[in-house]
Amino acid sequence: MDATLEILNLDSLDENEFQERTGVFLKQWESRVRPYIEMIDYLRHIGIEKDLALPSIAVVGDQSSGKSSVLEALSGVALPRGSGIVTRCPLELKLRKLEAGTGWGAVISYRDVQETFTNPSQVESYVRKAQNMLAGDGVGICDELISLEITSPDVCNLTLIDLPGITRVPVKGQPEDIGDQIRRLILKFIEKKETINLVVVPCNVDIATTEALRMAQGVDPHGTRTLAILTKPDLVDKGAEADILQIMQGKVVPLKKGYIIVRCRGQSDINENISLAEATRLETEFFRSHNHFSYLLDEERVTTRCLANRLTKDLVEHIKASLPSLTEQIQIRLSTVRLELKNYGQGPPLEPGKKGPYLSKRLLEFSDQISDLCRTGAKGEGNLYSLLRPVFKQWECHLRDSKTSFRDAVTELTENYEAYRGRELITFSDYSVYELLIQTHVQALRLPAMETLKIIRGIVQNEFRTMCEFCFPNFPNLRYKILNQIDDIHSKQEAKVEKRILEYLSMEKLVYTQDPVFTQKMVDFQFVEQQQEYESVCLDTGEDATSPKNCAIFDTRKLTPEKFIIYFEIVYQRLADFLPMLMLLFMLKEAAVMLRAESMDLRDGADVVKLLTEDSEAGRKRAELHQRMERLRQAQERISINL
Ligand SMILES: Nc1nc2c(ncn2[C@@H]2O[C@H](COP(=O)(O)OP(=O)(O)OP(=O)(O)O)[C@@H](O)[C@H]2O)c(=O)[nH]1
Repeated sequence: MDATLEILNLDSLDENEFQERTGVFLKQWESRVRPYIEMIDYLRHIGIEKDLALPSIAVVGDQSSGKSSVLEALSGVALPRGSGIVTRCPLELKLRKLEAGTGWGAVISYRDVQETFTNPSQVESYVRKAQNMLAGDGVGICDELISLEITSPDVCNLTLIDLPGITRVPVKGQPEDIGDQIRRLILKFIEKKETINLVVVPCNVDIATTEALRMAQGVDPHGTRTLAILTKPDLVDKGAEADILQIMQGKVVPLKKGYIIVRCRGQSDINENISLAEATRLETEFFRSHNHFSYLLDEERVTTRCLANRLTKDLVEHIKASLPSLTEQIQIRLSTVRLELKNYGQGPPLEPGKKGPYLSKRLLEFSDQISDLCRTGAKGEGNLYSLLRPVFKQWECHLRDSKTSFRDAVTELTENYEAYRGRELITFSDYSVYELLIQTHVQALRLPAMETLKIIRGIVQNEFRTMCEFCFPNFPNLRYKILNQIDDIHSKQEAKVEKRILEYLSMEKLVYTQDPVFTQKMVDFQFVEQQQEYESVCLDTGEDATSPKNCAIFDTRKLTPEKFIIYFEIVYQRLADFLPMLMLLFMLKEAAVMLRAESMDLRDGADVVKLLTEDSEAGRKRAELHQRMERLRQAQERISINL
């Protein structure tokens, strides 16, 4: 056994010797114990218990067996106690010894609550409040942990978990299966091989029938991690002391770690306002003067002080023994995490310095995709141009309809020319009547043109958005920024196109084309056909097709209604091409260039960390795995110091 961990028989020393020996002893004790306790504290602090079980001590016992009284004696603070169910949630009691002269302090934590207080008499009310919040007012239980850390020069370095007492018969307000609920909760703690099970059994009951001991034996058949505490020795019936000694010798239920008897404050002590310090003195006195148990004092098998030393020693030994297995478990978990991370793919780098370049790379990839989309139209499924073409076709249909209605209007006008005729001489048509007709028809195209623009914007914007979702599926903040940029750019571009369309329609209302274009149009269209037809008619009738009279209709200098129909063909062709080209240029090509510039601006001065925050299940899982890996790595590093 480690010499510095030997338990001293302090009760046999006089006052001075006691002071001197305890001082030296405690220093040596502390220097040996503290690093292990601190290591476990550190591991607990970094949350390693989410990955593996840590060595700890769980206090179990039947209801009212005296668990809280034992903890109270060990910690020097009053915990909730009394008859009926008192402990209703697992309570992790962390005792941390401070230098002499420092004050008493406590921190209680549960769910997202954390409260600090400095008055030991408030412990009971804080624990009750926590239990009421977690398990509700009344007699229910809950398996959420309450953590109570006590720092004081008067406590030992220990962490213990107090568990609800085992009960068989539900009391009023408890569910029928309360016994099973409690047993399941206890089992969760005591079945871990990293846990030392502290089984509290009152001396005045039949130990062989104690459920808590039976449960501990079930999970630790060889009794290597079970230490039994016999409480209430003052309530042992006269003549039954010998039975207790039999138990202490392991003759009833053999346990490798054995038994310790403690005498805590009974209800009458509390009623008489006996303090915890006084109770400790009375306890030693009780055993010293006991007819049957006094020799156990010399053997260090009775009193709370002896229990504290024993527990610390056991815990430290237990921690030391667990180190190789902890290291092994960490290694196994680390390789599992690495494998899982590989399966979840590469996310953004964790190192702050690498985040900026990563963002640039992703933005560049995105704008390349947008450029490709504009150039080839190729998208995930299908092609962007196959979506745009029907819309432009629809625009062309509007133009065609307009052409037909224009032709009808010209015919109607020509047939009823007398009604429209002004002061012009016969055979001369009024140009302005026909010009107005063209202008009216051009003006009527404004609405379908704007509708076409809206649809085109919708399609292109939707494709840009889809590309953004595709490129940044896990980055909601980045997506939000870029989607806003897309919306802004398309709004600006739509306004530009709208302005140009209006300008263009105004230009068309000028009713103008270069003569050669018009002449060419006339030749291209029906005039050649008509002239041939006319010539053949003239041939049949013997008329001279080339005489000035008969040539009038083909004379480009003469104003005839047919020529307006030909002219509208030019308008039709110009608008049929120009508007789609305008929309493609501004809504697609130029918008892509603008988006590239604006999205790349996000690299500069933007909150890169925020932009690269992930939201998807994979991202969440990946972040969790990275945290886990970091935790395991830190744990491994810390454990290697103590190995
Ligand atoms: N006489 C005497 N009474 C004791 C001793 N230890 C505990 N008690 C009393 O036994 C009763 C139950 O003690 P608790 O510490 O509340 O028991 P518990 O096991 O924590 O109770 P639950 O959490 O409800 O299961 C209390 O009234 C204590 O004062 C002892 O050594 N002697």
